[in-house]
Amino acid sequence: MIPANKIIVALDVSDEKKLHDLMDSLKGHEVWTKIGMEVFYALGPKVIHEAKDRGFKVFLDLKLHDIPNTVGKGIASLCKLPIDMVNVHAAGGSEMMKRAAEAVKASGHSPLLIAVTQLTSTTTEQMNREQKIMGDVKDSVAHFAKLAQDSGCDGVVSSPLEVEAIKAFCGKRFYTVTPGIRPADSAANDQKRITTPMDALRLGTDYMVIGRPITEAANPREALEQILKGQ
Ligand SMILES: O=c1ccn([C@@H]2O[C@H](COP(=O)(O)O)[C@@H](O)[C@H]2O)c(=O)[nH]1
Repeated sequence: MIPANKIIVALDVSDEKKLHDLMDSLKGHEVWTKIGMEVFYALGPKVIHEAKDRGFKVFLDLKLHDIPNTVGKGIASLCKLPIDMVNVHAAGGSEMMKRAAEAVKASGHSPLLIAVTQLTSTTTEQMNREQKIMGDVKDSVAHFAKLAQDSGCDGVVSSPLEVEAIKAFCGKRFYTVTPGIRPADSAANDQKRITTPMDALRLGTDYMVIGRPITEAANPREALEQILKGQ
C-alpha cells in the first residue's frame, strides 16, 4: 500500500473542463496536485484556488531559472498564491537559490522550496555529451542536492533512483520529490530514469510525482487506486 499523501498528481492539461473533471475524479483521496507549466500558462493562477477549494495541497512546478534578482522577486510573487511547494532549477546557482529561499521566508506562509537537480528525462550519456558534466548522473544529482541544501532549499526533485544517495549526502529530513514513476504496465514516454511506485517507496522517496499513468488513463480514479494498492 502506498500512502495517498505521498502522491503528487501532475495535472498536465490545458483544457479547463478536463482539468475540473480530473480534479473531481481524485476528490476524497489525500493526494497532492501539481500545477505545471501547461495548465498554469493556459488557465492562470485561478487553477491553484480551484485545487485548494477541492481540498488538495498544491505543488506549483514552474522551475524558475534566471538571474538571482528575477528569481527572488518571481518567487515572492508566487508565494502570494496559496501554494504548499514551489521550485527552482539548482543549475541557476547558489546565489539564485538563496534569493529564492529568502523570498519564501519573507512571504510568511512558507511553502516548501524545492530545487530540480537533473531532469528525469536526462540520461548519464546525454548529460556528459550535452551539458559537459562528466561522470554518472547520480553524482551530479547528489552535487546539486548539497548545493540546494546549503543554499536554503528544503529538498530536491530527482529520480527515485537517486534518493538513497541524496539522503546519505544531505540527511533523511531533506525532502526528495520524485517524478519518473511508472507502474509496470505503463509506457515510459519521455522519462528515462524511472521506477515503479512500490520501488520508489522502498527507495525512501518522500513524494512521488505521477502524471500520464493517471491523467491519460481511461479512468483516472481507478488508475490512482491501483497505484495506491501497490499494483
Ligand atoms: O525532473 C523532472 C522534473 C519535473 N517533472 C514533471 O513531473 C511530471 C511527470 O509527469 P509524467 O506524465 O508522470 O511523466 C511532469 O509534469 C513533469 O513536468 C519531471 O517529469 N521530471
